Amino acid sequence: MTGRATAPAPVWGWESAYPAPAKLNLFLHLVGRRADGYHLLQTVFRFIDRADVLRFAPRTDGQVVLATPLPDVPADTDLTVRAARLLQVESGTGRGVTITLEKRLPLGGGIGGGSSDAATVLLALNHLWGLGLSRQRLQALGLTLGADVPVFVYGRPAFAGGVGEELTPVAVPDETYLVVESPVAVPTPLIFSAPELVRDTPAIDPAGWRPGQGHNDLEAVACARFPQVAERLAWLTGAARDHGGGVARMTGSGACVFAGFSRRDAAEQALARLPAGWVGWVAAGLQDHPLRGLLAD
Ligand SMILES: C[C@@](CO)(OP(=O)(O)O)[C@H](O)COP(=O)(O)OP(=O)(O)OC[C@H]1O[C@@H](n2ccc(N)nc2=O)[C@H](O)[C@@H]1O
Ligand SMILES: Nc1ncnc2c1ncn2[C@@H]1O[C@H](COP(=O)(O)OP(=O)(O)O)[C@@H](O)[C@H]1O
Repeated sequence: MTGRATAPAPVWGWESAYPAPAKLNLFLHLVGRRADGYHLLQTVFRFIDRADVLRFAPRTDGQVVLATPLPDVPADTDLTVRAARLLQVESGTGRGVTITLEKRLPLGGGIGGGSSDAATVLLALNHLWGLGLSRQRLQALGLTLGADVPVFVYGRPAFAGGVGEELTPVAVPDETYLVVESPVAVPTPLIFSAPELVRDTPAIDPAGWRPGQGHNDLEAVACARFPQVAERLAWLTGAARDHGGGVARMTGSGACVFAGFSRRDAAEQALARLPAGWVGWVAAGLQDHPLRGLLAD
């Protein structure tokens, strides 16, 4: 027989390490506002291969315990704990779990770390507790935790409308990204509530979107309020231009900025020029969420 051997599908058990990958918003337009104040947006989400890592151990006492609480986030409000408790209520299961979270993604970075952690808990515990909830049901549950959670359950690069929950598949290139963190956590509600925010960008046809198209309406506000973000965006704009990369943009409501490169070595050369004391890294764009295979549909 000829052809490439396919890698065996991973077996996900209690002993496995479950990734929660970061997302980038390749563009983000605000196209209106709902009656409850939430913003209607259009964005393209894609996952990258930089991730938090979660581990799970079964408990027979029905408790949900986070063994590794984050500084400044009370365990009861951590999105991992909230996701596990939501699944308990939804399914009526008496099972419990101890969660261990290895945090690698910056908080308030616009790369969806908390939302991705929550989605990984929904996907992993649905599987480990044998609950049999559908992807669609898990997406709906995820939306009650945050606007960014459904796309991580959906598990594919997506063009999103609504508040980020109306998802359609989209083709994205195999690219490598140089991501630069900022030494600030940008509070999402602060940016969305800014009076100067542009909220009336004309909607585009999802089928007509092409990689590189669009901008981030939240960028100007975040850069004005957080000069560290503006400084990093300006640096990345120059570094990407010098090394053959694409346009530098902010992701989500900040504080991370990113630029895409068709060649990984070019992204690494740009990273090598990062000013001393700054934090940046190179990550590959993913076509699928690594846990997508946990559900059949
Ligand atoms: C901007 C985006 C883009 O992907 O990402 P992040 O920068 O947070 O990663 C998201 O829309 C963020 O989603 P998420 O972080 O889940 O936000 P949520 O917890 O649901 O909302 C936080 C607050 O932001 C405001 N908000 C959020 C989403 C939205 N479409 N309109 C809003 O006005 C609301 O004031 C809300 O109370
Ligand atoms: N497991 C978690 N990881 C990160 N943040 C969390 C988590 N649980 C709750 N949070 C809260 O959610 C906020 C937003 O976190 P995060 O999703 O990382 O940023 P962003 O929405 O900018 O991508 C944090 O500042 C923190 O207060």
